[in-house]
Amino acid sequence: MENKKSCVGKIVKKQRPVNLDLRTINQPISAIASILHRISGVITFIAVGILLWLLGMSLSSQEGFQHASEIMTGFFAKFILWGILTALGYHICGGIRHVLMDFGLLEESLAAGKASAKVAIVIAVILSILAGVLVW
Ligand code: HEM
Repeated sequence: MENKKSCVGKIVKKQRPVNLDLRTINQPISAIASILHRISGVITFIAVGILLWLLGMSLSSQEGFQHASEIMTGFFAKFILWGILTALGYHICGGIRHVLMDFGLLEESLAAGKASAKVAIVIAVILSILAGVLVW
């Protein structure tokens, strides 16, 4: 039976934000930098397996090296490698930003957080372009 005396649920519902659709909320640059750091960390984690598999194949024998070289000539493989390097580049930029903040070397303000997020993203884009030049 419903407890008619309790109005807790109704009050909480009224106070809650109406829109929780992440696609329509305008995210600040620091939030974008943060989620990109997590995504790039996960991609880098998966990449360790792919790169170790490729390294293992290339070191197994002369034929293995030839096979690994052939795999890396394909557009899809190059695209994956470029993606891995881009993710790693961003993760390192974002990681250095985090370390600087943790050591108190960056000012603890909203403006500094936004500015450092922008700098990390711009450097990562430059590194991504350089990675593309390296891969192709
Ligand atoms: C094989 C290499 C690496 C892998 C697989 C990796 C993966 C990850 C993952 C999955 C996270 C968790 C992200 C989250 O939960 O939001 C993380 C966090 C972090 N990574 Fe990496 N990472 C690697 C290399 C690096 C490097 C080279 C740096 C330094 C420049 C770095 C700095 C950080 C920092 C500072 C955090 C914590 C960020 C926070 O406090 O939110 N990582 N990493």
